Amino acid sequence: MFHVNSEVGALKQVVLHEPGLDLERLTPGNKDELLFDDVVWVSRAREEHQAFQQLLRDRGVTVHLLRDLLAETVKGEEAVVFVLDRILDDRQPHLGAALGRITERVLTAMGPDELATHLLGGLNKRELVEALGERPHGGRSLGLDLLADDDFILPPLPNSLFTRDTSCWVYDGVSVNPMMKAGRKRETVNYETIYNFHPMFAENGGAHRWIDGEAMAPASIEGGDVEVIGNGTVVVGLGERTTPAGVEILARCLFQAGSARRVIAVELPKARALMHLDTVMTMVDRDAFTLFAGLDRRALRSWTLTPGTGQVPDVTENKDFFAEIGAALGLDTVRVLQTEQDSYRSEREQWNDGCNLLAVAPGSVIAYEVNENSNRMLEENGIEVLRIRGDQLGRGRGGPRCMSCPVERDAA
Ligand SMILES: NC(=O)NCCC[C@H](N)C(=O)O
Repeated sequence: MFHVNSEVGALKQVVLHEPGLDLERLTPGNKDELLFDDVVWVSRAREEHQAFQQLLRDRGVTVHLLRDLLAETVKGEEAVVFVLDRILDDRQPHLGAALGRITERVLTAMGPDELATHLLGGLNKRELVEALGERPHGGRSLGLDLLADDDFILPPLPNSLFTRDTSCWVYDGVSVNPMMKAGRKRETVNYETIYNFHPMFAENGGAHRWIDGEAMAPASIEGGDVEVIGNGTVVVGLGERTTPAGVEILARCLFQAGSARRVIAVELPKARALMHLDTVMTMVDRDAFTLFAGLDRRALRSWTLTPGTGQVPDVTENKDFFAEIGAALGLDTVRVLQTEQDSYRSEREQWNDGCNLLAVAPGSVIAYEVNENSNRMLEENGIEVLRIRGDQLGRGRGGPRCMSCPVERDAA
């Protein structure tokens, strides 16, 4: 049932995360570590997100919310044991075995909704102590004694907003991604739990698991770097977040199953503003891609991986990245849409996710309204642009593509 056969074919089902407790705990003091550029006006962010959800529903897309999926998943005891086992690792420096066991007792006693909220939004000492109440909790813990009331036992996961990155569907399987940055690693466990135990996925026996979460670390791969362009081809960005090992593992699994024939890896500058491939390039039509004007399309280094013999894919360096994409798609030419604008404007619009577009159908994309120039350029090239507000949502440096994990999409 679940499959993603392209970047631009009709979008049928998607996983999104509506801002919640996770974003309410973002402060000037923790925002850098948590990969945000500013704190967020959460109620407005929620409104912006609800408008995004509604636009998708109006276009016939079924929207699944991450918190609901997680709450439904942790109704099952096995799922609770699985997730707590992984997040309450006694070796975590601030935790230790004693606090780990106390936290386990508190979280196990919660109902599924409350547990899902804290798995996403984190848990601080005050909440733990309140939940313990008068109940005996099996002695003192060094970890607990050393924490201040507002210190986190489980830090919040505000980047859960960017559902694209932590798991991504590639043809007939899903990659549950080991993440590069410490502030996002626990997100992976939430997805492993959902994909292992939620009835909607667990009963979907046919889907492959290309990459199986943290077990693959320290190799890392993030969904913002993975674009399923169709015709048995996947394009992967190699930049700040995705490593050569991550690309090779994904390619090997796809080739072994016969689900893809070719993976094109493209080198990206290692910079925060360009952290994923989809911050500089997204597919907007069967033959068209946007590309950040600050990148020279001819200078992009890329390699094509094809099935080799044994475990190791064959790797060939390409002369021209977009020519290789065109050949893979069976097209004579590929349209590379770059905004003609001065460098100030192009950098400002890229920073605000002007290249980060979510296609709902070929030639029809969702974009942040703030990127006036980029959006106008797309329309001049025949692309329908469905504008959403993202003043608050964009503060974590992610746009409509980053905020969506398609689980069902047709071929283009
Ligand atoms: N695909 C994307 O580019 N996702 C945006 C991720 C932003 C998030 N604050 C991060 O740094 O990981």
